[in-house]
Amino acid sequence: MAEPAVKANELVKWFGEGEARTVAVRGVSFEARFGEMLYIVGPSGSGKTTLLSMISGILRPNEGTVTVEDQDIWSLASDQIAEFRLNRVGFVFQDYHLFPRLTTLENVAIPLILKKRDWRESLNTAMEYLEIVGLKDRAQLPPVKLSGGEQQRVAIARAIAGRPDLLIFDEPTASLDGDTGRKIVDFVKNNILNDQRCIIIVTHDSRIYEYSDRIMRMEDGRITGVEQGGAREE
Ligand SMILES: Nc1ncnc2c1ncn2[C@@H]1O[C@H](COP(=O)(O)OP(=O)(O)OP(=O)(O)O)[C@@H](O)[C@H]1O
Repeated sequence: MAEPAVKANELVKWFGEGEARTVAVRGVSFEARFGEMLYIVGPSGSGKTTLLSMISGILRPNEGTVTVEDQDIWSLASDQIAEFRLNRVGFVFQDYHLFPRLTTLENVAIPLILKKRDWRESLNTAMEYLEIVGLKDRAQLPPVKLSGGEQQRVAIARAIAGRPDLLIFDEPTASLDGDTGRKIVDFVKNNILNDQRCIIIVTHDSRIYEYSDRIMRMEDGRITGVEQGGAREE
């Protein structure tokens, strides 16, 4: 049995106060292991994005702890949390989070440049990842010139270019056609996932369920079940 990469313990998150309070996550505990693709599924508003944000160092929980490889991340100082996000986590969000004033290539190179790698080497590596997601010919364009699906592929290239050990994807294939979505997840599964990495994917896209190792279901801020995914044995 692989070691856990992420341990969430009794996480609670609410937004607003008094009558306006919404409790998004109501005491969630789970483990995600190295070497697995864990999917989190559930209806809209069930707390999936809020949970991802807490385990990836973006959103501080009101209660509970998140341990990533024996490090209680929310006990760290804020600059250490920022460092954790930069060095250990790759993100792909529903709305891409690309920088509009940078080229597509520079967007993919950002995590490498922030890690103080050489500028030219970063751009070369970024180009390799753009090629992998089929967008080498868009390298010099700003993201606004790309379709939604293409922007999502840029976000995926950026997340994997830094080769982080924890990859967090929030609806990564929502605006991709079936073939492109499967191709990208297939690539991530076969080339990025390894025994030192853990990939957590929130998705409604049943076309990519076959790549999951486990599927965790959420409803109304709680986990309602965990089942084996559709991943085929090697
Ligand atoms: N910043 C916020 N301020 C107020 N309420 C919020 C905020 N973020 C989330 N919520 C509320 O928390 C609940 C859970 O939202 P969350 O986005 O985590 O769900 P989700 O399962 O990811 O939904 P979706 O599948 O639509 O992305 C919802 O009721 C949502 O309205």
